Amino acid sequence: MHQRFDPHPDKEPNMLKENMTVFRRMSSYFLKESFIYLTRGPTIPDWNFGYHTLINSIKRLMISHHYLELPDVPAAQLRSTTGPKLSKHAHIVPDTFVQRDKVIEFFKDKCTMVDHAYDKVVIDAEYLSYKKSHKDIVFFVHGGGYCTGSKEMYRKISYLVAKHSDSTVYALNYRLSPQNPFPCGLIDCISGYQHLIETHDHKKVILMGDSAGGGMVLAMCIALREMNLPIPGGVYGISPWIDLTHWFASFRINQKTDFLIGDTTDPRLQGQRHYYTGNENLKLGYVSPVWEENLDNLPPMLIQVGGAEKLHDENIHFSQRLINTSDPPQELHLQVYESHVHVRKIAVLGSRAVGKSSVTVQFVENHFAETYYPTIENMFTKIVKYKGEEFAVEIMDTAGQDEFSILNSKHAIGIHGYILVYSIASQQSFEMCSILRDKILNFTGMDWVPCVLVANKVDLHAQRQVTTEEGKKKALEWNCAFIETSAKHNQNISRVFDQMLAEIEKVRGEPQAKPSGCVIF
Ligand SMILES: Nc1nc2c(ncn2[C@@H]2O[C@H](COP(=O)(O)OP(=O)(O)OP(=O)(O)O)[C@@H](O)[C@H]2O)c(=O)[nH]1
Repeated sequence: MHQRFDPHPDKEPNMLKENMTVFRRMSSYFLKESFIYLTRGPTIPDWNFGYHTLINSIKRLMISHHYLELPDVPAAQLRSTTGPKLSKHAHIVPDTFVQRDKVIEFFKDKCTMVDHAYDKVVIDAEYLSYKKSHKDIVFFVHGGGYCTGSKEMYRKISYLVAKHSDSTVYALNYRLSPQNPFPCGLIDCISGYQHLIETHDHKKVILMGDSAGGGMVLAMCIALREMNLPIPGGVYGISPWIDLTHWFASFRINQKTDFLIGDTTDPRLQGQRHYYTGNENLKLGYVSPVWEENLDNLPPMLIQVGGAEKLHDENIHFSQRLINTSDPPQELHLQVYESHVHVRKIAVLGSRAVGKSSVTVQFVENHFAETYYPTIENMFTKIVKYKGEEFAVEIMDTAGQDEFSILNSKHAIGIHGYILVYSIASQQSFEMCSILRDKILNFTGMDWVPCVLVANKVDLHAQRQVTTEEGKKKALEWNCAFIETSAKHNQNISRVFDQMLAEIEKVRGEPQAKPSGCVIF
């Protein structure tokens, strides 16, 4: 006998009572946020009253749930067992399936398996269509940070997807964490897909998901490819959560504008990703697709993300990597709904003691220190206005490199631009810049990256070993900007960062050579 998967293992929640609690809370948050809007204005200038109060009220609600103790989490999962009322034209056909052994076997060698991953459970699934059923199927995977949500809760969305895409939506209740951590949910989704393609042409199936559901469908594609199973006809990710390490800058910088929680500096807010899995799995492609090394042979994709979202950068980076793989998707559409603050992440690299920290500190904090303290690694943030647009610039000041140091992946992944610094008083530090640039190109697989070559310590005239012409010539060869600076005398320091933004914006302005069919908006 197989065990049936019950989304409410302990007790069926009283939905009316739960909904009333949420309604009461939301009303009080709404009033508070209306007051804030009227007295202090919106969080960012282009948000209107409705958007400001909605986003911030949701954020308050999510924070209140996040501070719950672990045993209270299931009760707060907001699972609706009945689902919203649908139009009389909507048809729901229930279905069930049992997990497949092959999927469990596959994950056994790939990650740390929790006991529940071996459970053979019966999963509830359903087909939802508008008026009549179709051959085209959208396999919809709901979001909710892998620990909340259900197909019932998302029925209204499934219904709209079915209606507007003229297809049938297939949805299932995959197991949720913390009771059933990774890879339980992924095993359920892949088994659900296998179950689906027993009766449907896999090329007619589109995987679709929002947030964690978006991350799940991309993780599914990677696993399906590894398992040599038929790949779906396409993938549609709405703000997919594809980096559970929270590495990318927008995760911190867009804290103010996004209701998603999980601030890396606050251990109490780390919960969601750790409900799903432990640190040892966070960088697996099946958990964080953005860290997957092999992105070849994935299906055509549409990815949508907002400019003020925490998940913005990981999706930009993922898309950039996708188009640079040896076998990119036939089509890739990245749609960014720009908002206000733009994030640019910059790495400052160069030999030891050339003045990387001094240039950065002079720019961010407006002072200069004569004493030399070798840097391990430092992060600085500053809001910079460039051509009328505001940019949150995140600057990574790195430890001095030599030709034997290995380029850290952190200095190449998710970086928008590089400042390569040498000292005019050191020929060796000038040569080091070429070595570093080669390493960056190698690591990123690009033949050009936004770069500014900085000749620092120009106040040390008497000790000059590298001429201005040599620096200019190198920059011309690399098609990048070149500036001579003195961090000591604050000479040309802000120009370095202006030039860096200009180089980064070049990428936005000029279309790069891309495989046919790839479009970046
Ligand atoms: N004369 C002069 N000295 C500078 C200038 N910039 C930095 N220095 C000095 O050079 C030394 C090294 O500066 P840092 O900024 O720590 O150099 P760094 O490249 O960050 O060093 P690491 O982190 O060890 O790689 C310090 O003693 C600074 O005071 C400059 O423009 N002119």
